Amino acid sequence: MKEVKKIDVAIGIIQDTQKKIFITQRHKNVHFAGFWEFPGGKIEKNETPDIALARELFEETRITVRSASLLQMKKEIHDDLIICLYFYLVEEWEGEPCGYEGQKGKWVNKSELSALRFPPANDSVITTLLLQK
Ligand SMILES: Nc1nc2c([nH]c(=O)n2[C@@H]2O[C@H](COP(=O)(O)OP(=O)(O)OP(=O)(O)O)[C@@H](O)[C@H]2O)c(=O)[nH]1
Ligand SMILES: [Mg+2]
Repeated sequence: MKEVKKIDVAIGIIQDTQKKIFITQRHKNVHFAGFWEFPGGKIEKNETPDIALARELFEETRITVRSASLLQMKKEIHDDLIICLYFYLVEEWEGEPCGYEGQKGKWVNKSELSALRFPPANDSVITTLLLQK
């Protein structure tokens, strides 16, 4: 029987009081190269999703998360791989986010999200964001 691999990913939607969101661009030579994404990454063994979120956002954008709430979960089932994405809304943090690993980063209005290229797994969370006030 084929072995099924499972990856859990913690993702932060960093939203300021003006409802602007900080996004980063994926590096060349990786899966979905050049696509925009919300900062985040794989949850390690023995980590909870929110601990992984804080670690990834510090590593990738240098912010310290003060408060985050789970907005949506998305499970993607591929042939022999299950990817589970935990999308958090991050509205309180310390520091000014940047693309600390050399990735391009920018603040965008929510309404701009649908015109940018994100991985298809982000479609439903982007719809949720657009429906929020
Ligand atoms: N960070 C992030 N990953 C996403 C998003 N949407 C989405 O499908 N993913 C997928 O989640 C998976 C893991 O994310 P990642 O590549 O950021 O993982 P990571 O930071 O741990 O990278 P690394 O393995 O190079 O250390 C990738 O397959 C990526 O395509 C998103 O908005 N943000
Ligand atoms: Mg990452």
